Amino acid sequence: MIMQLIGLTGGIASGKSTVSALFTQHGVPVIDADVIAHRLSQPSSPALEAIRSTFGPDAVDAHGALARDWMRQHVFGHAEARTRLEAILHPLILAELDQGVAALPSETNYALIAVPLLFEAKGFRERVARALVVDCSEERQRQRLMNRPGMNDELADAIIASQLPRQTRLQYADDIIDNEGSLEELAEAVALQHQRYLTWSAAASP
Ligand SMILES: CC(C)(COP(=O)(O)OP(=O)(O)OC[C@H]1O[C@@H](n2cnc3c(N)ncnc32)[C@H](O)[C@@H]1O)[C@@H](O)C(=O)NCCC(=O)NCCS
Ligand SMILES: Nc1ncnc2c1ncn2[C@@H]1O[C@H](COP(=O)(O)OP(=O)(O)OP(=O)(O)O)[C@@H](O)[C@H]1O
Repeated sequence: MIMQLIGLTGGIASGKSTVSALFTQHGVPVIDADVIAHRLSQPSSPALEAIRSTFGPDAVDAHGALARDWMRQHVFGHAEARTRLEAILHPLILAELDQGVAALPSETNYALIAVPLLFEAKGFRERVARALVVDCSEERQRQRLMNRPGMNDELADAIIASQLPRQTRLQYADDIIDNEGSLEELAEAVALQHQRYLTWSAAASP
C-alpha cells in the first residue's frame, strides 16, 4: 500500500479545522501546519531567536514565546514583514510536516496535510497528490471570522487580502468541500469525500 497525501486548504475561517476534525473521526490522520506553526512559536523553538533578531524584542513576550498579537498587527497588511516571518517559519514547518508523514502508520491509505497557504507558499503543493479546498462565500467567511476574539474589519480585510482570492483557489482545487451550510451538511460532505478518497487511494496503489 502506497500512502497518498491530500492537501487540505481554504481561506481563513473557511472551516479547515472543522473539516480536519471530521476526517479524523473517520480515522484519517491529519497533520496540521497551523498546529506546527503554533508549536514553533513556543519558547524552546529554534525559530524564536531568528524572530527576535529579525523583528526586535517586541516580537517575543515575557515568557519567551512569540508575541502573537504584536506579530498579527505587524505582518497582515505589511507584505514585506510577512515574507520575513514566513522565510523563518516555512522551512521549519515543511521539515516537521515531513517528519509527521514519515511517522504515520504504514497501513495508512491516505492522510491529510492541512495547510492554509497550500497554493501561496513554496514547497507545500508539490508534497501532495491532490488539493482539497474548503469553500464558502466571502460573506460567510467574514461572519465566522468576526466571531473571533480581537478581530476587527481592518484586520479581517488585511488577512483576506494576504491570501489567494476565492476564485483562484477554486481554480487550483482538485476537490472542493462546500461549507456554506450547516455542520450536519458539512459532515455529510466529508463522509462522501472520504469514501471517494478511499476508492481513489486503493486504485492509486499497485
Ligand atoms: C502571524 C501569526 C503570529 C498570527 O497568529 P494567529 O494566532 O492570529 O493566527 P494562526 O497562526 O492561528 O493562523 C490562523 C490563520 O491565519 C492565516 N495565516 C496564518 N499565517 C498566514 C500568512 N503568513 N499569510 C496569510 N494568512 C496566514 C491562516 O488562514 C491561518 O489558518 C501566525 O499566523 C503566524 O505565525 N503566521 C506565519 C506562519 C504561517 O505562514 N502559517 C501558515 C502555515 S502554512
Ligand atoms: N458549517 C458550519 N456551521 C457553523 N459554524 C461553522 C461551520 N464551519 C465552521 N464553523 C465555525 O466557523 C469558525 C471557523 O471555522 P474553523 O476554525 O474550522 O476554520 P479554519 O479555516 O480552520 O480557520 P483558520 O483559517 O483560522 O485556521 C469556527 O468557529 C467554527 O466552529
